[in-house]
Amino acid sequence: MRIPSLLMGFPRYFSRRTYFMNFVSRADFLCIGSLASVHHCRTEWMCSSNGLRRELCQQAEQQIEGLSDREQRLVDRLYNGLIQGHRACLAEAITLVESTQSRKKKVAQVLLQKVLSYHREQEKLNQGKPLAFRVGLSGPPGAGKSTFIECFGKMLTERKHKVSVLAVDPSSSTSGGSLLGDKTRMTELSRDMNAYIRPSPTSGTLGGVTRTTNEAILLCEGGGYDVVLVETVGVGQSEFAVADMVDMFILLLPPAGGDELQGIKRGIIEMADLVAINKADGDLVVAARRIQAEYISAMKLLRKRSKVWRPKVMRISAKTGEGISDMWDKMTEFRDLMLTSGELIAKRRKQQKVWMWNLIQENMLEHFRSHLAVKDKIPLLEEKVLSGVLSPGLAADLLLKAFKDSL
Ligand SMILES: Nc1nc2c(ncn2[C@@H]2O[C@H](COP(=O)(O)OP(=O)(O)OP(=O)(O)O)[C@@H](O)[C@H]2O)c(=O)[nH]1
Repeated sequence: MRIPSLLMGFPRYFSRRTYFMNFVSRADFLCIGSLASVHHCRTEWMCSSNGLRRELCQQAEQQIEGLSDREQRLVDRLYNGLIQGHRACLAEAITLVESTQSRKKKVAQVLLQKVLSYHREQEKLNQGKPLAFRVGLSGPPGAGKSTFIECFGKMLTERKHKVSVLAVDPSSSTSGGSLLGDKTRMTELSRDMNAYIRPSPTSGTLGGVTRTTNEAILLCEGGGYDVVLVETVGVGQSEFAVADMVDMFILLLPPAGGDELQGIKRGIIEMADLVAINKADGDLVVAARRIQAEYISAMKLLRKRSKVWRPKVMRISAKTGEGISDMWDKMTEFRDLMLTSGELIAKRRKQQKVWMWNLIQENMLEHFRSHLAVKDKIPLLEEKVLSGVLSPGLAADLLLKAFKDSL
């Protein structure tokens, strides 16, 4: 990669610049908030790959140079604390990426870049293998997710793993949040020094929450957590969002069928790499066996998603701990097979692309809504659509035209 001569002339910034350029040249994906913004999408980027890289370097540079000394000190403190495994720094870093304040968002992106770069170095030392196993966990309310995480997490920390648990719950902005609930539900794990539990952000859209969860995953990995569990607390689309950000997606079901599982969307079963029928203890063992058999037959009919893995259906009891160790064995088998076949890396790459487009979509929409050319027209046109005076298509065309004409 060619180093822009402009950047070579400033020794004061050289180490930071070199670091950034190294990072940019090796990055498969750059996660810079402002890069996703339309303002920065210049057409000449597409003309040549060298030009594009140079431009990206400069953009990345601008990000770091734009920070005040105080902000830079904050980034350094959080970064150093994070990679040394300080939980307080990890918590503060996640709060920073969750911030909606534009200044803090910028600081968060610089921190994230540093963590990403560290990450890549560590992965290189690890022969290109991912540092952490990202696991998604979903299931209807009452399936026993928190009881499972408590039991599973404790088993892993006893085996010297470091576990972090992140929750995705866009509904928590309206329902008051899962914060208290999670804290009281996983009492022992939350006291474990090798575990870190982060409740869902208490506000935000699904897009916003998944963005910060994706970033929180990277921060947890930078903090040395080798198993990152992402739990969906909300129902609906959040399960799909989680399946899109993890290596392995697990569906936890109670030993019940039909009506009781109506909250579970059909499509989500197709996303599962492993279905765990929980509560297979006491009087519920028979029901658990029956449900397991039903799912085994149903899942045989599903489209094959991997060349090396067929989804498994297991019986476990989060209460007694039975089957949890076997389940971990299956999970590591999955990870190893996916890794050696190259499917895991391909999946992660695909997820990065999805993530990039989600960010663009989100930023573009925000930009559109707040743009002077359309901002005032939106309520008026919405009202006309609601009252049936205008068709949604025509209203959308009018707004898009006003937006395009202003560019
Ligand atoms: N018998 C039995 N009960 C269990 C098991 N796991 C969880 N439970 C019970 O099921 C109930 C729900 O468990 P939670 O862990 O709170 O379930 P959850 O999926 O986190 O539920 P939400 O908080 O509603 O999302 C509790 O009363 C648990 O004690 C199990 O393995 N066996």
